[in-house]
Amino acid sequence: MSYLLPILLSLAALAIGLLSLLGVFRKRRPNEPPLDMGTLPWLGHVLPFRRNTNEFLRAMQKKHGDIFTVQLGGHCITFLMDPLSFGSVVKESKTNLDFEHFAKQLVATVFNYHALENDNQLLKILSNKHLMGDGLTGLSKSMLKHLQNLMLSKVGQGAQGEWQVAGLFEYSYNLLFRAGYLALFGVEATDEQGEQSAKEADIIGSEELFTQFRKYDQLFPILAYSIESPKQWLQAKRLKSFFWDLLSIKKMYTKVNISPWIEERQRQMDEYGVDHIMQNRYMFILLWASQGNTGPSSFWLLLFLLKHPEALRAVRAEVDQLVRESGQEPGTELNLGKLAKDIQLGLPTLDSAIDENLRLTTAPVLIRSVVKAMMLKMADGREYALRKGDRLALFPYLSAHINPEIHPEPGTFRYDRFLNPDGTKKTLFYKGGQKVNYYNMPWGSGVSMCPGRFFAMNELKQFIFLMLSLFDIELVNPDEEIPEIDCKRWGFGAMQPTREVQFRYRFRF
Ligand code: HEM
Repeated sequence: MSYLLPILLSLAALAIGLLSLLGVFRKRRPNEPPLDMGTLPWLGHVLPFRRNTNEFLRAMQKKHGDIFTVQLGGHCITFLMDPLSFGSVVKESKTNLDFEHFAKQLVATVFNYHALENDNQLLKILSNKHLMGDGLTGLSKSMLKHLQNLMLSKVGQGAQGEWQVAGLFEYSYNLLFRAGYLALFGVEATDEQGEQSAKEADIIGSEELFTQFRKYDQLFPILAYSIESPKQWLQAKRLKSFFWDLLSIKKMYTKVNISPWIEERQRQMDEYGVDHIMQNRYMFILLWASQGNTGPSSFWLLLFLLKHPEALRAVRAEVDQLVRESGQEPGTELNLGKLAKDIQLGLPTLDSAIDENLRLTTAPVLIRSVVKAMMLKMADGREYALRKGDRLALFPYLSAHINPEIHPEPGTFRYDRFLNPDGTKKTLFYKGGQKVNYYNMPWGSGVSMCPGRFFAMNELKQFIFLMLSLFDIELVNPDEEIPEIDCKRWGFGAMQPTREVQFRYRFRF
């Protein structure tokens, strides 16, 4: 009997260890936020969270208030839902709340990329240099040129005056993706076949890339949650190999007009001794980050404008005025010349319409790792203890974007919501009489704020500018409803629709 005792004790210790790993013993401690572990050990609430993040968090907020901790797939995550308190997360030092830890895990899971210690910092330096301010001018010109070329190539020959029918989501995403890719990752060099053949190779190559990208795009939420079936795992593997090869450094050396953002990043990686296999994988991450959101956003933007004639009229008037100021006539083929800069700096009504569009259709979950035990101070003075090893998350879509206390009639697209009567950008918003600093957060905030946001705004402006300058556009069914948001993508940036919407367009001239 005596020899059984140590075995039984070891088994009991093992069982306790396992149960504790499954979160069974976790209890709320004094000063901690309300704790809701869910009924399933380890999984906790992951199923309803994944089914519809927005509805799940709404229900939890109703039950627990503005801060609560839930168990999701082995992690305890505290959600802070009070937008007035976001500053204490966004501005908290990296030694308490860290963004990189989670981001590195995600890129390892989804892209098989193992990050360098200072990757984030290196990218930030280059993004500040090449995706903002003066550094953006060259890239914007290139983007505008590619957008126009692709738009014209889509219409084809001899089709002037004829209506073309297309799916708005496919059309917009395809254009933004391909033009963005060519502007950032470069174009084929002209060989003995001449310039025309290089241009055609870019048109065909970027189309194929988009087709494959959409397949990965559809798998992305499944891969991020690591819930892919063996078949999906194999498909993702095949697709990754395709992108790693197509974006490989070897192939990059054969391209020209690569943007300095990409080119310098590649040189940096060489200097840090990163091997080409990892560099190829990193290039796919940059393609993903730069092209996965702008296309879907452009779809919603054009759809909202088409559904709101007063908004379309106001934006069209602004676009036409800009064209006239450049010495040209609206409704004629445009010499783009210095228009790239004018589009970037002008068009405040369109700026507001874009902010409004992003408010309604961009819904990232922003995550930080709690590096050491700390107290989180809320705007109303309450303080909550956070445990080391947990995560802290914000979901600004529910807390701020569609909060009726901040944005009246939050479900309605109001193109001038972010515009002051004098035409300047409106930045003053209130909740219960208090000024809200975080009233619209499509780009995230703080250390992890999207470094491509100025370029992305510009891409969206160029898209609308060209569509309205070049074409008459209308919905095939004028009574078309705005499609629902695809619930599976809550938390992943720009949302996608559950179905396609048909539209038609023809040259204005
Ligand atoms: C409408 C378009 C876009 C939206 C809504 C968007 C939104 C976001 C969001 C929410 C994040 C994560 C923030 C966080 O986790 O805290 C992010 C990260 C990022 N975005 Fe964007 N983005 C857009 C376009 C772009 C473009 C055009 C580029 C590049 C040219 C870009 C490059 C990046 C990169 C590199 C990161 C990762 C930053 C890091 O790890 O520190 N994005 N973006």
